[in-house]
Amino acid sequence: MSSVAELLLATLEDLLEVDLKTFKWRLTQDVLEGFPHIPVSQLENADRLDITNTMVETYGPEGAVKISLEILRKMNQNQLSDRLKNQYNEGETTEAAVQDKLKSYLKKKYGCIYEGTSKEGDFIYLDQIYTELHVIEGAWGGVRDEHEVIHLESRTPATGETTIEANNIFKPRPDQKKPIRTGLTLGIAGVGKTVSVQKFIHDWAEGKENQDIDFIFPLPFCKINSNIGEKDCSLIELLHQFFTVMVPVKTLGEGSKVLFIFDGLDESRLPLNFNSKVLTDDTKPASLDQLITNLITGELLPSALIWITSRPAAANQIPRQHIHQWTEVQGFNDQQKEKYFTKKISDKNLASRIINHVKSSRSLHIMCHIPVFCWILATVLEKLFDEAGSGDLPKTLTETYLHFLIFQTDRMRAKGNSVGSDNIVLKLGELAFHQLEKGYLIFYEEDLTECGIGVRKASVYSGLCTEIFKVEGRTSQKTVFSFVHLSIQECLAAVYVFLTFINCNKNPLVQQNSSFLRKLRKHQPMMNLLKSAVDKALKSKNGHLDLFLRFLLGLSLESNQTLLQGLLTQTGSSSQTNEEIVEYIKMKIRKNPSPERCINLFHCLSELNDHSLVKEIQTYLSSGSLSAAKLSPALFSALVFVLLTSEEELDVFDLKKYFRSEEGLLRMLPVVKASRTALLNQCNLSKRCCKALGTALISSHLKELDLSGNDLQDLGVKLLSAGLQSPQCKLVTLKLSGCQVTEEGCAALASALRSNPSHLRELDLSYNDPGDSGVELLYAIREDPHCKLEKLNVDHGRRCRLKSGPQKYACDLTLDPNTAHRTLSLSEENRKVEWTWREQPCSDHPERFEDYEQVLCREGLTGCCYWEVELSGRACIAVTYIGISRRGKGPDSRLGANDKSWNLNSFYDSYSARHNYKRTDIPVPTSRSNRVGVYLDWPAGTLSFYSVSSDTLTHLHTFHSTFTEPVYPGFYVGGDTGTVTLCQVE
Ligand SMILES: Nc1ncnc2c1ncn2[C@@H]1O[C@H](COP(=O)(O)OP(=O)(O)OP(=O)(O)O)[C@@H](O)[C@H]1O
Repeated sequence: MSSVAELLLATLEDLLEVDLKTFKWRLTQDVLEGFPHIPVSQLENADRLDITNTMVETYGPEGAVKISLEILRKMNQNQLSDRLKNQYNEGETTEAAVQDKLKSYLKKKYGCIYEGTSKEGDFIYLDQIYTELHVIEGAWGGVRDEHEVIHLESRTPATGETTIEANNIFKPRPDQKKPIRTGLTLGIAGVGKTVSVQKFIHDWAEGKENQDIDFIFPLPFCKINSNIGEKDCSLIELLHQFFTVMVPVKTLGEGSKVLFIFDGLDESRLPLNFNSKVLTDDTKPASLDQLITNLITGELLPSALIWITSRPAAANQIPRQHIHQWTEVQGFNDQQKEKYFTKKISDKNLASRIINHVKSSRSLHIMCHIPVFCWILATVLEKLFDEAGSGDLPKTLTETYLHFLIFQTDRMRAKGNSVGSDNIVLKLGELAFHQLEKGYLIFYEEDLTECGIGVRKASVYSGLCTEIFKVEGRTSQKTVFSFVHLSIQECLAAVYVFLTFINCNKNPLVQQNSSFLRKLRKHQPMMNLLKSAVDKALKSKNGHLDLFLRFLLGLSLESNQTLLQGLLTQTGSSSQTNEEIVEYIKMKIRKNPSPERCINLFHCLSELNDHSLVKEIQTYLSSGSLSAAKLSPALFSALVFVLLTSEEELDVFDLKKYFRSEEGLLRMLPVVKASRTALLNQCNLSKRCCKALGTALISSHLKELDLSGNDLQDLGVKLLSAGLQSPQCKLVTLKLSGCQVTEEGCAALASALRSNPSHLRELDLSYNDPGDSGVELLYAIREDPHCKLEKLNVDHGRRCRLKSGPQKYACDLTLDPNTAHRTLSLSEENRKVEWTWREQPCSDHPERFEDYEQVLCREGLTGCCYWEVELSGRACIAVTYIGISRRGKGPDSRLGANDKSWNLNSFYDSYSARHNYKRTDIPVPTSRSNRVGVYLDWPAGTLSFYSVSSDTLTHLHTFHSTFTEPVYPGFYVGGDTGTVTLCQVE
């Protein structure tokens, strides 16, 4: 079947030259209402093919046919006109024709973005403003399924994640084993999910991308919500309702490749019951919920592709087994932020001033990774830079949005609309709040009227609230409204709640008190309002009040209230209220709500400028409430965002206070980069993270990096050295103690220091196995006059340092005969002690244990140390401060019975641990062995005991303490058969 263009061309070819001239002339006139004429210049030298193309481009395929028919009618070319009409009607029902029509409909619909700012009803071409976004492919967190593991493997080691272009979401990848049917894209509010979807659709409709897909059906949740409660319909009827061009299609069947896009799951009001009745026929009526869930599960149209987007808090409405691919829109990276401002602001000079301003404020710069914030900020700064002496520029989320509201109300005022007495901000706020409470983002004329807003005036508010589309529901034709962006609705709702409370002493968040009760409780404290908002937001399942809460708390700060002057009759907060609400939020965090809710509460603390925020996050994470593996990339981004925008100094970043994992480190790299000292020691890191760390060394201000106690090996050190060798790396101290480094790693470090000799002053390579040649290489570098290296530590180098786990810290111990009780006999060069019946001939020594059968080692230990002992009979293994008493039968001189010593008691087939007389019984492991390993991490304050059998360590017990002086290993060796032997660990 011919395309529309072919039909038109065939018609024009049948016109005589003289008739063609008339046809052309008619095209330059107003032929049909609603269709523009074509300028004469465009048709001057046009041949038949040019005319065809120009008509299709100007009017679209359908319009071009309409115009042609009209002109032919006027020219009395009835035969040609009938033929075109018949052929067109025949062809209209073919799949190609329907696809053409769908494409031209979507091209028009998705080609523009509504920004409603500078001019009324301002639509901007998508291509004019669209800036590439950072989208990653990643896991959802929690238990990983087989599919996710595949993706994890494909992650680049540099960032731990794979970047993906939105247009490629459904394109097969080289490592992919199964086709991707259902994709879920997560992202925080305003990060660009809808715009990504829009770009995907537009590029398809323009014929640029994903042309293997035959039909795309965008069904945003906010739009299909309006069908809830209507009578059952089939999937095909639903499509006919939303896409009238689909009417000729009676079923989709299996023949064509179809993509359904469900944008904004967080806006869904459907119950989404995945156990609903199975539906396999697209012509069979069912409830809306059934249609959607069966599409997602693949019961209905199994070969259709499904793309869902959601804010993270609402994503768990879909069971994970139905999702084949997770992606996350992370917003703009640093270059993309600049690109956005350059594209958005036409005045290049102003754009670069704005970019410089954004770069000068850490929190603004970080927040600009969210596109909607960039847009609001660009609008606000454009205006403020324009006004001479504009005063302080906004720095926080609430401040920026309030400036935006003020800017919009000023615009309304300028148009002669009353903003004060008739208070439009309050009216719009009321509308925003009532709709948000119900979870509605789209509303009708009657909703506006209810809040005292006349529809006629709606265009006046086009910067804030806008009419967006007309056809709605299958039974009604209604005008539908929404706010320009959901975040603006959330901000206006908060302003309304706040103003109503301050000006009228009413709390819209709780059931209305009767006016009598209200009078009785005049002047309720602000704290009541804020508490009720926190409680209500925490109760929401999909987090629909999260951003609203942040705005409301932001408004409780006096500094932000000054921006609302003119709307407020008094200010409404005191520093006491702030302290109280901060404490209330912290109490809620400790009650351990879901990670999503919790991170929003951190955001709230940040909005309240709370200075203990970082500590609060550390306490929350180190309590083990949340492991790095359970936190989704989206939540990690949110956490990093909170940390980076916090008011607190991030000078020292200690990973142990958050997580001890590689996943944790890779996700928190932006925080590492923002710090001067990064303590990453003993965090279970491997060579996998070294490439990313090497890159971070070049692009950060890090001065000290401690990676001690991680099994990085030579390969890890080489990857790290790649960053170290760059002159941009300004690292002063590098600690790689106990990292399994050999001569090869030392050579890489030496070569890096030769390339970049002027910064590093301290290098700790103790507890590795550098060998003589490795040590020589590094000493030779230190002798180089250009090299600034002052402190080089290669102590305790041994082969056993290449082991993983605590055994790498093996140390040599010897018993001190001067401390041994008289019944203890030492042998094997003071490495063995046994109990004897007969007292040993020995001198009186002040350090000798007089009353308990105990002995100490000579070595006082600090740092990380590991030793093993072979026990038989009754014996205890302990560590003690040197000051333990040596006389008397009391607890002061008994190992484990006082606050100076910690011990593990081994008594035939039982174990117990004791410190300061507190006893913990320890279950005996199934593979009981007489060998016990002891690992002391003195700086971290841990002392661990293990049962050792054929090189395998089974954990018995760990003491947690704060050691304040060196500790000495010691033993109790009891009656009859007690023996302890210090073993060689290699
Ligand atoms: N890639 C982009 N290029 C330019 N501007 C963008 C881009 N992405 C988003 N924006 C701007 O940010 C605004 C918000 O983006 P969008 O609606 O896509 O966010 P969202 O993630 O869907 O948010 P929500 O979860 O709140 O619905 C857009 O209206 C647009 O002004």
